[in-house]
Amino acid sequence: MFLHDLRLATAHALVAQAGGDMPALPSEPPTQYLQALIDGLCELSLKDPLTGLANRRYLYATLDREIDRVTRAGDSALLLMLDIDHFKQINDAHGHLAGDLVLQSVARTLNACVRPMDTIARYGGEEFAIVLPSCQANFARVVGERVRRAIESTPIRISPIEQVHITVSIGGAFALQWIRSTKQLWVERADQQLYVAKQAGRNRMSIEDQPDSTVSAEEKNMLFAPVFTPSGWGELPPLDPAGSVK
Ligand SMILES: Nc1nc2c(ncn2[C@@H]2O[C@H](COP(=O)(O)OP(=O)(O)OP(=O)(O)O)[C@@H](O)[C@H]2O)c(=O)[nH]1
Repeated sequence: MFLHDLRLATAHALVAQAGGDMPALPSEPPTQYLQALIDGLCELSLKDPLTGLANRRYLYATLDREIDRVTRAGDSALLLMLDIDHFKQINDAHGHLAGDLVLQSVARTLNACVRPMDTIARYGGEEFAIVLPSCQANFARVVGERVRRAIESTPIRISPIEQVHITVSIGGAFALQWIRSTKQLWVERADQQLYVAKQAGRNRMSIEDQPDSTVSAEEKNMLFAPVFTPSGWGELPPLDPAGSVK
């Protein structure tokens, strides 16, 4: 099989058009070229094209990874959901292109507000999500407020002679520690808080109190400690098919 037998033209054009670093199609050897093409396509499939932020697919992968970590290590992880207030009015008053400029400006502002380890995604439409690993409860309000203020105080130029000011409402929820939940439930809890912020008048945040872990300190220790069996400290005995310990 030769490289020119593969139908690569569309993939090549997509990655090149998105500004990907694509070498010219070589005759041989193809490995480096194919790797660049695969990397470019992976990046495209995880990015929101308008804002350059992570897309919903990437967000879901990040939430799964965080749930895994928080379940195993009991660390703290916060999800913030943000929605631009009265965004429809901007589209209606200034046009869809101005709306797009606003979305791009929000993306830039969010990028300046959080740590490199945090993930910012466009969840859809005018809704954004930020995943903050290792975010303690007392830091949640600080970072939420920082984001809210940064958006409020950043004027957005939508034409050479016009600029607009916007605000966002923010909802936040922590991942459940030591308990395996789902990304859908986590997003739903943050979305409920976002709804609370909208109902309370917008341009504000509402963050769920970190749920109390139902696992006691003693039980947490047991998750990592060796197990005591009748023959001493060691592995758990195997289960019999009926499910009882032999
Ligand atoms: N310009 C632009 N507009 C979008 C895009 N995606 C969604 N929208 C618009 O976002 C608007 C969302 O409006 P609503 O859901 O009514 O919410 P809102 O006006 O922000 O009101 P609240 O959220 O209640 O404060 C709609 O007008 C959509 O057309 C996009 O990619 N670009």
